[in-house]
Amino acid sequence: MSGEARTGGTPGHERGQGGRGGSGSPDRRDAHGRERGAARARGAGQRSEAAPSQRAKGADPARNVAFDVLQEVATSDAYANLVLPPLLRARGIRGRDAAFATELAYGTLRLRGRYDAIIAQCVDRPLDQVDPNVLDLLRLGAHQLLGMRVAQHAAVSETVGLARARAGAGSAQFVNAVLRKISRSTLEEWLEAITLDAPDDVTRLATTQSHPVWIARAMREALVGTGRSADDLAELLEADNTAPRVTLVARPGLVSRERLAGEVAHDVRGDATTTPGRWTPTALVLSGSDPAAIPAVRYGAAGVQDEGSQLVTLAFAGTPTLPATSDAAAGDRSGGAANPDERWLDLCAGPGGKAALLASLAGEQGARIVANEVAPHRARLVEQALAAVPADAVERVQVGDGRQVGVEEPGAYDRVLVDAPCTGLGALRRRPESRWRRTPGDIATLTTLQRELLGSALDAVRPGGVVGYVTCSPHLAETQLVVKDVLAGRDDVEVLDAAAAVRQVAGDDIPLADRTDVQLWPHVHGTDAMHLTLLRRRA
Ligand SMILES: C[S@@+](CC[C@H](N)C(=O)[O-])C[C@H]1O[C@@H](n2cnc3c(N)ncnc32)[C@H](O)[C@@H]1O
Repeated sequence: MSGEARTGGTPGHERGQGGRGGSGSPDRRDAHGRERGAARARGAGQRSEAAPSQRAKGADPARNVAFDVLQEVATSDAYANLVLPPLLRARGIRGRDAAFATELAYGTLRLRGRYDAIIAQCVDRPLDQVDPNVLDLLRLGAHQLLGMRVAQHAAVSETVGLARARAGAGSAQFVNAVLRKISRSTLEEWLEAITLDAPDDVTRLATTQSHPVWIARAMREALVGTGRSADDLAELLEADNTAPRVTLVARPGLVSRERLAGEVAHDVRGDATTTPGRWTPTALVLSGSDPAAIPAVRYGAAGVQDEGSQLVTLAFAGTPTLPATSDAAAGDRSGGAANPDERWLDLCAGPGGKAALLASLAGEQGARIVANEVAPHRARLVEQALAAVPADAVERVQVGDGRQVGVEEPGAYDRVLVDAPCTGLGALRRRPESRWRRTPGDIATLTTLQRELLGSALDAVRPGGVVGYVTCSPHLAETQLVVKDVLAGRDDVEVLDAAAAVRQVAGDDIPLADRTDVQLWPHVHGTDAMHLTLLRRRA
């Protein structure tokens, strides 16, 4: 049962059809929000008496695929960014239609909290009593109306058509009534309406910027705890709702950034462009092209990698080890003691982005890496990621629990990277659904594992060797508190200046707090919110 649309109680004033200012989806779309000329060829919008699955084929393909993604995410715990691309390929949806479907699916997932608060004001029952499929259809309609430049009548009628095809005539009527109600107010009016009763600023921002309140609170604490202002919160949450740019990594020694840019210019069809990354010599920002079309990406000399990930990896790899002698500990670093830097460990390597960058750097320096990963299928992805790296730069890819490495191979490595399993709260931009899946309960489980992995890494590195602790979460429990807890139990570790190491790579202009650890932010650096702590085993 899909529920009834509530009547009356519209926030703000009513507006006419053209009042939202959108001439609809951009110029090249017709009144139905479809690409001009293409709709008839695809038979979009036609209805038949066939079975629902057959009828669905007649609905707008882009909206259909977005609905399928939402269903997969809801019912199979799938990741939208893994589900959508193969669906688009399988259905031959390309170009602007693919971009439309992507924005519709990802935007709806990201802004679900905002839209649910709006929808809740338009129906006469709690949302958990609305049929989940119908709720997804309403969210898709709300995003077209309030988050995309789709003309009102197209947003409503196409979504109602989708509802008829996928959920039946009764649901379509309900969807029609609710979407018409939503369309009578602007986004600004709705944002005001849904926050009238907000008890505090964080709850208000969490609602308008579509984050669970506990995450908004954790972000605020992380901002303050890493030397930024609580006033950043609005900007940060807004940045989480903005799709990240596609950034490539040119793996050193395998392909130069210039060569990679040349490949995009010469080998990729269409209007692809590149610009150098802001902080690293390896990053290249790509627009207008599918990375898989680039030869260097296909053979593994380059990859897709957030620039924050590149930056922390380069800073870690560039931090010198010390000779393992007591002379060195006393400051005499020229005592002739051996200072090998040739055996590197990536303790949590899957799917292999950082391992591939590390291995390419290792290859240039005559070092080699061991890539460890607990999940066999992710270890296979690491092997694929390392495909283009010279064989002598990779000792092995192994499947194993990183917590055992310190016991099994004490002091065996010159440097160890712990890119710890974490909540991923720093990468909400690229994982549209993840904010709704995470719970505060995840923190306790993950921080126990993080402490054990970091302890193991410190045991596995030799005296004088370097350990990098990285998370793609800014949550203080996963970053500063893990490091503090682990260091409280040992006296053989010194904390290094990670900020200085990052500046060595990114230059002095990179805005960093006056701290030894580093926290990157989407709204400041344009990267995922990566954390880096650098440690050294006392020599
Ligand atoms: C944040 S991801 C690493 C990302 C990777 N460094 C990259 O850049 O592609 C964390 C990884 O740790 C793995 N992991 C989880 N528990 C582990 C354990 N006990 N030992 C080793 N790896 C573990 C997860 O399977 C996951 O692949």
